[in-house]
Amino acid sequence: MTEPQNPDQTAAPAGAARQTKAAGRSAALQAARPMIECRDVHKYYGDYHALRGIDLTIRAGEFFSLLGPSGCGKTTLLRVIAGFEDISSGVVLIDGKDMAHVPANKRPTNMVFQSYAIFPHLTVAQNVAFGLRRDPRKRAEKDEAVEEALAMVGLTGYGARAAHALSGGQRQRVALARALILKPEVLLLDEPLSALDRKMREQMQVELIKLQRQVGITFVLVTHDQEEALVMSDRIAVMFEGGIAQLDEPETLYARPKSRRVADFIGVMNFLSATIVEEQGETLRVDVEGLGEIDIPAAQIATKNETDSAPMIGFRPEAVNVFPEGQPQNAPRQSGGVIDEVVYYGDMTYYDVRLDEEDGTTSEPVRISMRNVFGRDIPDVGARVTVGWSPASMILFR
Ligand SMILES: Nc1ncnc2c1ncn2[C@@H]1O[C@H](COP(=O)(O)OP(=O)(O)OP(=O)(O)O)[C@@H](O)[C@H]1O
Repeated sequence: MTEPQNPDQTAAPAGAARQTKAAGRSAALQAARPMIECRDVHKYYGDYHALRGIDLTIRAGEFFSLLGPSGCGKTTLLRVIAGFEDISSGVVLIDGKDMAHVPANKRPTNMVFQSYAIFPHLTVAQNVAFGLRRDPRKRAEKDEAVEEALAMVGLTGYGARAAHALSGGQRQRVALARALILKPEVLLLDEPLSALDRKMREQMQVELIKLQRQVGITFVLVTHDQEEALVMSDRIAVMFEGGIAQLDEPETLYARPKSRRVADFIGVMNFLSATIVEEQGETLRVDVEGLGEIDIPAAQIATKNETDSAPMIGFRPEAVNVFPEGQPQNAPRQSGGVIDEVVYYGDMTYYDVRLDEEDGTTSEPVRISMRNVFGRDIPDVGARVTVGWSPASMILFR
């Protein structure tokens, strides 16, 4: 017998993940039938209001993520969908059917947990077959189903192995195979990768995307890891305190956060205080510390600014460039500043820059990221620099 390939080492690098986003996928998903619908779902644990009016529709075949900080209610929502928790009010529909009196084991869902929950004293095949223990099919048919499920997760040839001898990544694959063998309509994944080290997690992210595309069923993932959600999901619901703050595709969430809190939670965003100078129809003219006056069109205005009542301008670290002072650069607008901190990451460098203000003071440091290029000098702390930027990459939080 040939030694099976180690599936931990066959995955593509995580960077390839976004490439699996097939053209037209988002339009196809929009046309797909609703698989999970929550209508004004509330959940109380005693006096504690854990879900506060959840409204969402997850479409058939979608890879959907619930993202938010610890305690925001994402696991509660997943358990509500699975039928492990009753709701206090509202409606949950799965594939068009009201789930009010449908117990967990009668729902077309299956759950994969953070802890692998596999039986170490059983073989890989026995673990996977566990999902079929109530299945009336003949042994040979079940063995075939086990082989099929193992092939799906890249574990062909691993059936006879003892489960305790597997790596973390392989155990999670066994847990996935055990869930998939039941052919659920919806797979619910509660932080399935959080116990893995970073490299393995990135590999498994790509594997999970491929698997989801291959089997075509709806995946609902709970994660507190924004990068994981951005890489894997067709759409993401960002949750805070039992409510959905924004539900969008990853690109929209990152480029057009609707509130300052979402912007803060997803990646890094710089904030500079702004004063509204003039309203010209839909466009606002603002005066921004360190940047001067900018015209902001309606599309770049976020209406919610929960953490501060004063208007703020936000931009991503990669939306601006930093160069040694006097070096010509190709940017619509330029501001002067001084380097406060340099953080070197190999492929890129983060610069914290204080921007010059008209009154001779400087702004709070803003974080700017630049991809490193061989032969280009990295300015030192204290160096005078020119920051090149464009009004098009600025968002106003009112
Ligand atoms: N069985 C329970 N009884 C009482 N309170 C609960 C129960 N389960 C969860 N909670 C509370 O409800 C809130 C939401 O919990 P939930 O587990 O859904 O959060 P989460 O976003 O998944 O967080 P984490 O990532 O830490 O698991 C928390 O404040 C939690 O303490």
